[in-house]
Amino acid sequence: MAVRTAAEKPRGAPLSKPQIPVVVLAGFLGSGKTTLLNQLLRRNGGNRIGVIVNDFGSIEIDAMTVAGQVGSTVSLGNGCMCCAADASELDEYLQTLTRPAARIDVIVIEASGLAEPQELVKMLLASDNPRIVYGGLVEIVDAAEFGATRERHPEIDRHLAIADLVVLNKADRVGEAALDRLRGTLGEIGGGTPVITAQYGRVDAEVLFDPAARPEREERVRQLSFEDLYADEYNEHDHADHLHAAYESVDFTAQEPMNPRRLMDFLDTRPEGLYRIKGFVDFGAADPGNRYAVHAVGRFLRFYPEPWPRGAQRLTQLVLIGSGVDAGALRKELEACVQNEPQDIPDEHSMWGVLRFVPEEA
Ligand SMILES: Nc1nc2c(ncn2[C@@H]2O[C@H](COP(=O)(O)OP(=O)(O)OP(=O)(O)O)[C@@H](O)[C@H]2O)c(=O)[nH]1
Repeated sequence: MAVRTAAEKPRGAPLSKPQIPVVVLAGFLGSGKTTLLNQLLRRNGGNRIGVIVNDFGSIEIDAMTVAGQVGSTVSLGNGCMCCAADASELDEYLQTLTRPAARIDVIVIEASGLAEPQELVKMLLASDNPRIVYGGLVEIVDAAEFGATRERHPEIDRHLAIADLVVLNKADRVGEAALDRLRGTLGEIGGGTPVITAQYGRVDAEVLFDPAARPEREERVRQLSFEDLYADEYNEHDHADHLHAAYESVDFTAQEPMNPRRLMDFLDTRPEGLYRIKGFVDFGAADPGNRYAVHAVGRFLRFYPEPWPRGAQRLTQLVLIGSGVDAGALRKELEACVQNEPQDIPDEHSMWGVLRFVPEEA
């Protein structure tokens, strides 16, 4: 059995703003939301995950070794917290989970099977909690039941159309040909929303959020954890290559500044299947004082300007994560955004496109 070390953890460029992504898990009754959530809690990439359950009782608290309970929140043995909420209490729970003392890295909301996910998303986007950032709407679909569910609940098309990522779960219950057809149908309904195929909700946590950014204390000299054991057992017996085939991660670094207009053209027409973008952008002379942290999930895009740290190398570093994306083509498109001709020198309006995506408080 191989023991993984912190050094082997997947790389990422964590945003410097201490904002906590809030991911919404939605899907019809029995599609596998709780299974996926339990899976994320077990293979959490070192993150402390705060969980908000939209309908009390749906989470298998028994299965997760409850360690202690404080008020309406529950501390779980593996460093997760969980609380039950109805929609009106959402802000209050977000407040609780985003207190610095809770040290939560990611919040996952499991929407009840019948919830209208767009209402939750609207509430999140409208929240004035400065510590959170929208982390995407993940719609889970039962591969075996999709046809029947769609007949009974045509509104599923609406849910799929606004999802940022679709997880086609229960892939073990249908054949390859049926899976292909389903992917096609889901792609059409979602207008190019990335679709990841899964069994028992096994989705690599890195697709949904960054690996934990606190290596010092907890990762450097740590004992083999339950998560490591579980991951190794899973790798040996379940052929984790299924997981890794489900998405592609592309790293991009540029030494020269990016042209703001061309980068915005790229982002405005970002290819189907691209689910997340994170990292830092150097716009050179267009804003010499700041680098721009970028965070995109699905159609949601934000830039956060911040002064260059003293001594930092002026680089653009991006990580793009998607399903069915062409890594080579993405890299080429990004390379074409690099400012390398004298006529590229940005004019005074060139940053307008970028500034549309800077939140007011940034
Ligand atoms: N065969 C198979 N069964 C699965 C898979 N994923 C989940 N299940 C089973 O499907 C059932 C429903 O899964 P849940 O995770 O409870 O689904 P849910 O969406 O949370 O359900 P509600 O809370 O009722 O909305 C459970 O018995 C799971 O074990 C899968 O990929 N394949």
